[in-house]
Amino acid sequence: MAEYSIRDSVAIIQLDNAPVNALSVAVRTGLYDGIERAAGDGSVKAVVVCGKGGNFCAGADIKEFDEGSKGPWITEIGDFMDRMRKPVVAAIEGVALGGGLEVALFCHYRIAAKNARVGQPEVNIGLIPGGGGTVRLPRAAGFKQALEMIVTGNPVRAERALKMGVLDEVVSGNILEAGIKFALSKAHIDTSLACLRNRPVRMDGLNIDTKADAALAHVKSKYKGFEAPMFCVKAVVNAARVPYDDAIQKEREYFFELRTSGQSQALRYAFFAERQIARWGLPGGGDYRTARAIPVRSVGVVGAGTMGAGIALCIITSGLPCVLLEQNQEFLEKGVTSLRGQLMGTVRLGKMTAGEAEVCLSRLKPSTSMEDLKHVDMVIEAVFEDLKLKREVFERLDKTCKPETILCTNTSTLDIDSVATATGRPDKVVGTHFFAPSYLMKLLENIYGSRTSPETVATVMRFGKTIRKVPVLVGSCTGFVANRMLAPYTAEAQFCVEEGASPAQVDSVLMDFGMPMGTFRVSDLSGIDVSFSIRREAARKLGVTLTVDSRYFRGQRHCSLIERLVEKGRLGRKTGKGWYKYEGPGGTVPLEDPDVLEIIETHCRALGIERRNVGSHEIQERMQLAMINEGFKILEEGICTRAEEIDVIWLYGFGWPRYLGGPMFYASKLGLKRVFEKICTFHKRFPHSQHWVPSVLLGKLSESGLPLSKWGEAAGTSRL
Ligand SMILES: CCCCCCCCCCCCC[C@H](O)CC(=O)SCCNC(=O)CCNC(=O)[C@H](O)C(C)(C)COP(=O)(O)OP(=O)(O)OC[C@H]1O[C@@H](n2cnc3c(N)ncnc32)[C@H](O)[C@@H]1OP(=O)(O)O
Ligand SMILES: NC(=O)c1ccc[n+]([C@@H]2O[C@H](COP(=O)([O-])OP(=O)(O)OC[C@H]3O[C@@H](n4cnc5c(N)ncnc54)[C@H](O)[C@@H]3O)[C@@H](O)[C@H]2O)c1
Repeated sequence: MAEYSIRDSVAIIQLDNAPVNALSVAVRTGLYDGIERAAGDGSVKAVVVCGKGGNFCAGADIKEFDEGSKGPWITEIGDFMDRMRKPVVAAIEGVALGGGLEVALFCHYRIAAKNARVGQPEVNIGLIPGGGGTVRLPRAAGFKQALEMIVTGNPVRAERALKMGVLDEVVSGNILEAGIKFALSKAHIDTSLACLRNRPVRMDGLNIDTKADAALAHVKSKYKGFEAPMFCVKAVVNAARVPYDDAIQKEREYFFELRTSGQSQALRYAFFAERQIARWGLPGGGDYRTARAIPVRSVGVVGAGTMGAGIALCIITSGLPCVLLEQNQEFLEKGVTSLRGQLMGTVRLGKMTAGEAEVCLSRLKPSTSMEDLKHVDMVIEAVFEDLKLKREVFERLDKTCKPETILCTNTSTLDIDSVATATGRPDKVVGTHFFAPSYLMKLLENIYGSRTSPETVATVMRFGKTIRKVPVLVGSCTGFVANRMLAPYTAEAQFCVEEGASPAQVDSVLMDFGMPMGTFRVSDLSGIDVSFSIRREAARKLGVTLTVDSRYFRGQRHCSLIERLVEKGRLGRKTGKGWYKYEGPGGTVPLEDPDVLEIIETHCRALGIERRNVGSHEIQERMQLAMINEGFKILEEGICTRAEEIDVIWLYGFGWPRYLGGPMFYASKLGLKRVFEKICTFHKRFPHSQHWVPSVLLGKLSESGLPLSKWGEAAGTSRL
């Protein structure tokens, strides 16, 4: 709704829809009624539109997009304001985003508090501004700057918006008082002079024809696969070419076309999924509503290798002090050099100044003495993936650190309890699984053990946000969620290669789908020997040796091409050859290698595998459905609380195309019944792959016709 009041002959319309005053039907109706009332009230000289609770308005209520909506459209309210002879002033604090900024652009004047941010982020949810933003922002900020704001969706701060011409004044102190004062000072000025409708689009010397083509080409390559950025360009270009009302009409057509598109639905789903993941719960009770995080003022990292150095860098660049511990001086120096190198990389990219980098480094305390961890609030262990070693480290940490310290492990495979039981504080032990490269990858998979306390979980969830990661809580199981789902995905890629596809064909199928990299390129990048060691270690634990002369391992289909490549010294990029070959020292461009194809064919002949033409559609289906089936098993086992957690893991851990929502959302769009039937078909065709055993939950959903959002009903469980 919108509250109406009058002070000093100024009508005040306060948008009121906590927490961000989204433009629900009630808010739009309240705004329209308020404007009408002020226009008709002879005692009112001017109008101030403001927001309640610290924000102006975050735009349309995104939840209403799926419902359809009644109530006035923003441009209807705007058209009324355009005809008003009393000045309307937007008094902005907090955010004015999307439809919120559009409301402000319909006002005759805009003033803002120093803390304010304004922007048109619609593109992030697969839309264009639909309330006049593509038509009015270029009239205020000029074509170039408006286009940038609309295409990137990035908000700008008040001071910059003032320079751009979006704002008329930036004020300190009470925004409403300033708004009233400003409005009264404009009460005698002809409002038509301040009306953006009456101004042309500011081109600042640019030629619209050449600029339009260049902008389209740039956006097409930069936002590969995304539809909305192209529509943003088309709408802004159109606004520069045609009269105001025609441009508004075209904008609305584009907006409605995009609103029902698959991409916008997926991006809106992703928007809410990212917020849902904060609502965690533990099977034994305790959740985000009741658990209190303990303050983390300092952190220790044990192990300064590939992961530890990057984790320490995340910590010091977030403003927290960090003790980085190694087993000896040599490894410590190596780790610090790596950390420095990564930090200087960010300076070279212009993301930080050299001075800021030095400040970050001053927060780092390299050490070889565990005593230095005595007083830290949290420790993240990142030593070798060896249970015996990790237990020793945890036993020592337990003895050295203060009793409140939370002990985290960055293990990628070990059960959290197996580490926690080495300590006398299993309630304070938790998994914090970073992804490589740990400084850059946004996902933080937090894993609770059977005795991890709600406070410990609350602490690592908050810590994840502090270090600018996306923390998702999951239960403990082999591979946790990310790697557990990755296993059948990569297994199917290798089976497809055995059956006749080439690594390059598989990779191009994945990249055409929208993944940032194909699985074989990733394998070459991270090192084939890494997967080799993990497999050998897993086999060793089972007391068996992996062989290359069988298609099966313990009754399960198994592909030993990795072993064949390692035998030939093809370890990936670092040796200049792996699944691909790379030319020159440090070569990064993957080239198809006839030698690899020969290795594959020899391997298949030896095992009696008949090769055939494996189509792109089959590759995509097998890789994705195998992984999706695993996702449903994860849900039915209660490892995750909701499908959104799995989707966010794939968005931030593996770069799943955001415009497809995530694998679980994607499955729901394909149709759960269809997905289940396909998986059953693959199960019949490939009986020796455990990952094709259909998920019971998926079967129930398929049978009941319930949507993915109701999976808890089908499973008969709900933790939150
Ligand atoms: C027949 C057709 C029907 C069409 C519907 C009718 C619409 C009519 C409107 C007229 C046309 C408008 C056209 C306009 O151009 C389109 C838009 O405005 S689209 C929306 C654009 N705005 C955004 O994308 C803003 C998104 N929000 C944010 O960026 C951030 O939330 C924030 C505002 C910067 C705040 O960030 P934080 O402080 O970190 O807080 P959270 O992000 O956790 O948010 C808190 C809480 O608020 C919910 N929320 C935020 N924004 C919206 C929103 N626009 N609509 C609904 N809900 C919103 C968010 O989900 C959180 O709640 P939770 O999910 O945790 O319950
Ligand atoms: N590399 C990855 O892609 C990746 C991704 C996610 C998780 N992980 C996990 O992160 C952990 C570390 O992996 P990594 O790749 O960084 O390994 P790494 O071999 O690069 O680094 C491990 C470091 O730990 C140090 N170390 C060993 N014992 C120590 C001790 N007692 N005290 C202090 N330091 C000690 C070693 O000297 C080495 O520098 C493992 O558990 C691994 O499974 C790795």
